[in-house]
Amino acid sequence: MTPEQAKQLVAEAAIEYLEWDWVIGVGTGSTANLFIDELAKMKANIDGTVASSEASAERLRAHGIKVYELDQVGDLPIYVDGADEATKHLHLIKGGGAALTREKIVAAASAKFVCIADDSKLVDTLGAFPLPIEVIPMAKSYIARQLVKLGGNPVLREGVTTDNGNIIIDVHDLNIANPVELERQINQLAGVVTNGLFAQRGADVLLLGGENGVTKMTL
Ligand SMILES: O=C(CO)[C@H](O)[C@H](O)COP(=O)(O)O
Repeated sequence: MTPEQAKQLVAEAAIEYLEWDWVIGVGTGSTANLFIDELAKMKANIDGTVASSEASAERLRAHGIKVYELDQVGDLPIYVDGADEATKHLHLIKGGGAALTREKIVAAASAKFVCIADDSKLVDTLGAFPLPIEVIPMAKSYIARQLVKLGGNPVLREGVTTDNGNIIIDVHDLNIANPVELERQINQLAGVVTNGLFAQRGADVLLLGGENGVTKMTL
């Protein structure tokens, strides 16, 4: 089975979590895109969506699916999104698509976060995937120095500006023994908008696609 086929399996499985007339929080990336395509098949049954990126909003609108601003709808019943890495504790690294801040906001505003991924994303310890951090541009060098003090190797993601007008620093070689604490520590640095650790608020359900179909993980 290819990773694409595994992603398709979980995109379809996530549809089972939706209920009639809901406004759905929708993530960003190739797996979220497959979920959007599945959502299009049942768009008459939902009220609309809140998107975690301009790219997802565009894809949703292209399917004729209504996209609300988060402020228009308040809290959401569900958020569906992919991840770059996930653990059995349902801690995640996200932000490979540079949408981490809006993803974290929509996840925070949602009662349930259903994370969908192919099973290659499941790891014992987070950190092989460089940790994305959204940073206010003027803080770039300051933040880079602080990240080196934390044991990381920060690399500017060249040519990328987030939907919020900021830059992304990817941090390699971090020791992420305690994801909740590291998420808190990095978010306290002046100039950090947010980092791609979803640990304090991880996923509530993790659906992994692979050779044996869909595996569901919860805490
Ligand atoms: O966090 C994200 C975007 O910011 C994505 O969810 C993450 O990068 C996974 O992407 P894909 O589904 O393409 O593997």
